[in-house]
Amino acid sequence: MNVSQIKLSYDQKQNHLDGVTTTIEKGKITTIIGPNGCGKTTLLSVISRNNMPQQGSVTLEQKDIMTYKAKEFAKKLAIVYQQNSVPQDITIEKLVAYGRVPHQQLMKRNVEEDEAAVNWALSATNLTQKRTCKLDALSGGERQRVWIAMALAQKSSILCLDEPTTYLDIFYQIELMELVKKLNKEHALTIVMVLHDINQAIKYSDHIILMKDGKILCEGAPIETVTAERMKEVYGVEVIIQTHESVGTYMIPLSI
Ligand SMILES: Nc1ncnc2c1ncn2[C@@H]1O[C@H](COP(=O)(O)OP(=O)(O)OP(=O)(O)O)[C@@H](O)[C@H]1O
Repeated sequence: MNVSQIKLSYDQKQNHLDGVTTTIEKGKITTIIGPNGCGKTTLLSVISRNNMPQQGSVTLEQKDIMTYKAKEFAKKLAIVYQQNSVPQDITIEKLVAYGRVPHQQLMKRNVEEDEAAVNWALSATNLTQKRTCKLDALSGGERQRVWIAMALAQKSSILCLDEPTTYLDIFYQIELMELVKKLNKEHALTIVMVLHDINQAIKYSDHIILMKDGKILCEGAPIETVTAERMKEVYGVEVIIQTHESVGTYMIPLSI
């Protein structure tokens, strides 16, 4: 996916995305990081066609994403938002089955294919045992997996996640990041996500995009992108970055 010279302004005064150009590599985990309000979610919304930029383009498989029909695009890319609202009394399997809508035509439905996709999505997210439960009977971590399962049932090759670990305790955060890694490694999904936790970004990403004020400040492999100087410049925080042979590279925030 090629993102080229994107400019987007919500108010016609300030560019909330200001000339953003990058390439999202197929089969890799790309994470967008940066301070509050720098444009991370806006960039994700442009990539996922939920916001139309005033300038620039995004191409996928050599085609401008705006030229895809809605259902066609949904088969290529699925997005999980930070907050989702649905009636609580719907069963998990019914909810996940909504992910199949892009594959269904008015008079023609492949029931077996739909069932297989839902079963796969439930199993990949470890929700098979919970399929007949209602959403309100699930924990926060399980609910987040339901949204991912719904996106997986879409059977798209790109999965976008907006701050997937927000509101989760540390156990469910790790569980979710491990799920993301598994989906990437075992099912060859291209992942594009927004994270606030820099250590999670370092640990789980192939590629990090560091944003500031609507621009990409730098991007690359985690250890090349997350440096003490840049964390000071972007977040205004003094940090130490260390590498331990069994833990890998990690960051310790010290002071502001
Ligand atoms: N729908 C909107 N209408 C007007 N302004 C918006 C809208 N959405 C976002 N903005 C503004 O655009 C800027 C970028 O917002 P965005 O949500 O992309 O940032 P972010 O980096 O994801 O922030 P956060 O880390 O706080 O989620 C912010 O200044 C925000 O107030």
